[in-house]
Amino acid sequence: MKKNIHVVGAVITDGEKILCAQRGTEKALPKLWEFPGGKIEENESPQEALRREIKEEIHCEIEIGKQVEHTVYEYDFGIVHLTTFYCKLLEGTPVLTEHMAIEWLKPNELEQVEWAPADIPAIEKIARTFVAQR
Ligand SMILES: Nc1nc2c([nH]c(=O)n2[C@H]2C[C@H](O)[C@@H](COP(=O)(O)OP(=O)(O)OP(=O)(O)O)O2)c(=O)[nH]1
Repeated sequence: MKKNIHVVGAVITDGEKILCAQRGTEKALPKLWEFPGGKIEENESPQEALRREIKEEIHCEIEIGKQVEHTVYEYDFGIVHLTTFYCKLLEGTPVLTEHMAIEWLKPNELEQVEWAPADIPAIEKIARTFVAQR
């Protein structure tokens, strides 16, 4: 049976822009785009996991807001349960550690990069939400 992998992702916004990250070539899902974040460890809440991962990965402190989306996607290596949250930066400037690129994209640019499949529902929702706010 495939393993269940519980993952959190931060949709960090600054005005109209959204922080997006490209996975490295050595990893599963090479070069695909995702939201910074990672696996929830035992005894951690999703928010605690997200705060820890963001500190480790991009060296920033965040404020975590509303949930964007929850998606379950079956990859060949396991079943990813991805929960994304809108976040704001409280402290720090994002730096590259694990990713091959990080970029602030506008809502209409989100669909121009190739996302990890589990992220597609969140991307569609974010794009719709930003258009509706205009
Ligand atoms: N952080 C993050 N992971 C995502 C997203 N979408 C998605 O399918 N994933 C997958 C990729 C990974 O299999 C898993 C996240 O775990 P991770 O970031 O700790 O795993 P990883 O593959 O980079 O590293 P490893 O520790 O397994 O070697 O969830 C997303 O938007 N953000």
